[in-house]
Amino acid sequence: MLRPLRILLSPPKCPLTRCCSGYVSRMRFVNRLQEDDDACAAALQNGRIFLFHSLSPLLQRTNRGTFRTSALTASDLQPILKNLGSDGSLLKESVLIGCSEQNQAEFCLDVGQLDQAAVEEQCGGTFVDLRKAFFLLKGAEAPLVAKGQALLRWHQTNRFCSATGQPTQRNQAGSHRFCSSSSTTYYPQMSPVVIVLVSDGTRCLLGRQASFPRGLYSALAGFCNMGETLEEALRREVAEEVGLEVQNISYSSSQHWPFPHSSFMVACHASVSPTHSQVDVDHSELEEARWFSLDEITCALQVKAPPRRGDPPVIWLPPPHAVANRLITEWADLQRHGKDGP
Ligand SMILES: NC(=O)C1=CN([C@@H]2O[C@H](COP(=O)(O)OP(=O)(O)OC[C@H]3O[C@@H](n4cnc5c(N)ncnc54)[C@H](O)[C@@H]3O)[C@@H](O)[C@H]2O)C=CC1
Ligand SMILES: [Mg+2]
Repeated sequence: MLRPLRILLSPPKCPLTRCCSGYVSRMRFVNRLQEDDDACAAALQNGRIFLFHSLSPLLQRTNRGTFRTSALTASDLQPILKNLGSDGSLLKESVLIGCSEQNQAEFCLDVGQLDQAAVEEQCGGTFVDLRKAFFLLKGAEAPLVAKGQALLRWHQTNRFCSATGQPTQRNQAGSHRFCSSSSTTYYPQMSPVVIVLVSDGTRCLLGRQASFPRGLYSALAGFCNMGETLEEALRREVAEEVGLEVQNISYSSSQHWPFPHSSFMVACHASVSPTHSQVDVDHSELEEARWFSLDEITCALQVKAPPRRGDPPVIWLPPPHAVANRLITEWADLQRHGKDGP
C-alpha cells in the first residue's frame, strides 16, 4: 500500500507538540529514513545533496574569501548529471547524512566517475581535498563534510562481503550494507582512539610524531585494542609512549576524526604525581615528548596558523577543530582560574 507522501518528505509534526521538540522529530525522521527505503527515496527528491569527487567535498568561495559547503537540491542536480552524460541512477547512490534545522534531509554523493572540472563548472564550486577543506570550513560544516566523506569511503571499501566475497547491497539511506548469501548486515565502522592530556599539576605533557609538521605538538593519542576499556587503553598508551603511569582519569569530550580514516576520538584528562613525571619516550612512536608550562601553552595557543617556510621556529598546537585543542584549552583555563572557571 502507498504511504501518504507528506510524511515521507520532511519530519512529521509531532502530535505532542508541547513535549516533543523539533530536534526529537528530526532525529526520528532520520531514523525512519534509515529503515524505510521508499521514504528515503522520496526525501532525497526534496533534500540537500553535498557533492564529493573522489572523496573531496565541493566548496564555494564566499565574497569575503572564506569557504563554505555547497549543497544542491535533486532538481538542481538532475539536469547537471544528465548534461554530463550520467543517467538518473547516480543520484540514487546518495547517502543520508542527517536532517537540517530547516527540516530538509541531507545527503552526500560522490560523482568521481564524472569529469571533475566539468562538475565544478556546472555547480560553481571547487572540489577540495578533505584535509584542506576540514580546516577551511567553520562551525558545523567541517564535521558535516567529514561525516559525509567517512560514509562514502565506507561504501566504496565495503562493496563485498568479507565472509563470502559476494557483492553487498546497500539500503537506500546507506546506513548499512547486506550480503544476501551470508545474511550478514554490515554497518559503518569507526576505530576508537583515546586522546589524553596528562598534567603533573602545573605543567602538561605534549608529544610530536616525526611525521608532524615542524613545531606542532599534540596530546598523546592511541588506538584502543580489542577487548580494552577506555581507561585501560589510556593507561597503556601513556605507559608505552612516555613511560608514565597515570591516575585521576576524567572524561572531557569526543569527536569523529576523519584522518587517516574514521576514528572515534575520546578525549580525557589524567594526572601523574610531580615526583613521578620523568618522561622516557619510545622513539619508535614519538620523536619527542615534554612538559609545557602554562606560559608556553598560552603562547602556543596564540599561534593561529601553521608557520610558513622561512618563518622562525615556533611551537604551535592542533587547531580548534581538533579535540586536542579543546583538551589543552580546558587545561590552561583550569590553571588560570581554578576548578570553578573564570
Ligand atoms: N583530533 C585530534 O585532536 C587528534 C587526533 N589524532 C588522531 O589519533 C589517531 C591515533 O593516534 P596515533 O598516535 O597515531 O595512534 P597510536 O599511538 O595507536 O599509533 C598508531 C599505530 O597504531 C597501530 N594501530 C592499531 N590499531 C589501529 C587502527 N585501528 N587503525 C590504524 N592504526 C592502528 C598502527 O600500527 C599505527 O601505526 C591518529 O589517527 C590521529 O590522526 C591524534 C592527535 C590529535
Ligand atoms: Mg600515539
